[in-house]
Amino acid sequence: MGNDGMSRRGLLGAAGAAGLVLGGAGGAGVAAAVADSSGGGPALTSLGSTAVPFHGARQAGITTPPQARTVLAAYDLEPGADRAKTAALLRRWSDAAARMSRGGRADADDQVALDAGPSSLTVTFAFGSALFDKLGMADRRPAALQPLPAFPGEELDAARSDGDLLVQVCADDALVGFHALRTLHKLARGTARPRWRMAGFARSPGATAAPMTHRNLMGQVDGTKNPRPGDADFEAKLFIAPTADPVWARGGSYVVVRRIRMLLDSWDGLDVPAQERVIGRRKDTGAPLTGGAERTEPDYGRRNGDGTPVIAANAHIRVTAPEFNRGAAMLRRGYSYDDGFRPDGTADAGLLFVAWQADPRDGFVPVQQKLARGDALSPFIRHETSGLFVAPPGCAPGGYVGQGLFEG
Ligand SMILES: C=CC1=C(C)c2cc3[nH]c(cc4nc(cc5[nH]c(cc1n2)c(C)c5CCC(=O)O)C(CCC(=O)O)=C4C)c(C)c3C=C
Ligand SMILES: [Fe+2]
Repeated sequence: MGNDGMSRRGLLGAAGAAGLVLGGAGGAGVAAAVADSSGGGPALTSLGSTAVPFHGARQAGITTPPQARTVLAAYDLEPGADRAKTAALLRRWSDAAARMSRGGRADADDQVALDAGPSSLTVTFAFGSALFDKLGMADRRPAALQPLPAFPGEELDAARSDGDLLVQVCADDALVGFHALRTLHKLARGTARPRWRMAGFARSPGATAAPMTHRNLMGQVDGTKNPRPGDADFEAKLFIAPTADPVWARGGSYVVVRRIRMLLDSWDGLDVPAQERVIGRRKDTGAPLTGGAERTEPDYGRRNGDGTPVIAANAHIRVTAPEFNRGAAMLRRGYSYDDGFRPDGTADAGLLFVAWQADPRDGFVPVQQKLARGDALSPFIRHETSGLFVAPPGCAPGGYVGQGLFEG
């Protein structure tokens, strides 16, 4: 293992010169930008030098404002991996993630990200249901971590679904993200082997005149009605309750990962008004079809002159809104993906849907059941992969993610 003191570009040595503290989304999302005063070259931009702390009560990468890139990877335990080996892997992974998140080096030889700062790197770890069986810990599996039910219309690829361990790497720089996952990958050898990997992207910081809500590959403003840190029940919607069982999972969160291909040629065949009726929002501003701006509340009761609802009965926002789903809510933190062309020449592109919630039985599951039954968007998308994982709470320096499960 390398020496954390050998930080990239002397970045950590300059931590005392920290200037800017960016407003994060929740405890783990507070990021600090540090200036390079090593004299070894021009200072990093604030983009490169921004660091998101790995340690904390919550894991980073959940409420952290989305970075420009993600790499999601699932691993399965090797046949001989027992509890001790798995716990040791999580300690190695946590140590490496903490170092890299600070801009330090987690390995001696890999210089892929040598010139870059931490670039808001976050690494988030989560466990799949099968891990508990393989380790003889079925009695410690949370009741909510059941395989997701089959949904009408999905065409799932089992090889790219599920997994014992999920690693979510996010960063504002693709090289930093690659290096982080490559480092974790090497540390897994002998204990876990890769099952699947998916890469995604969002808008790069600075690409728009002002920060704005993400736009997906269908061109829609996507993410408007996510739970927000200021909401009274923000924590309760996202994080496992402090009274829930098992104790080790308290303060953690469940994440649903679905690779959803967009049928872009069919979508492009609709004119813009028709596309807007599918969602229930304007394509240019993201405002609801009942008027106002992006953040204006939709008026679901408003009707056209002919008596039909302005926001159609099967419009995506009406079908998914918490007010029509017994309050079911989730934090959607997805990324676009572009994997080239399919054999028939159509785009292999869409949404890496990543949704965090306190309990999938009150979040993703009922909403997806309803969507699959009659959503106007469903004819234009295909769910191709699926996974449900539980992310343990965060850890303090010296500890590791999942310690409560293995040592509690
Ligand atoms: C099961 C949950 C959901 C899936 C799957 C899903 C897929 C999906 N969504 C879009 C585009 C948009 N979704 C929007 C809102 C929205 N979507 C969900 C849930 C799922 N979406 C929720 C809970 C909401 C918020 C509802 C509300 O309270 O109004 C929007 C509107 C803008 C926004 O609020 O984000 C868009 C656009 C795509 C393209 C997609 C699959 C590829
Ligand atoms: Fe949606």
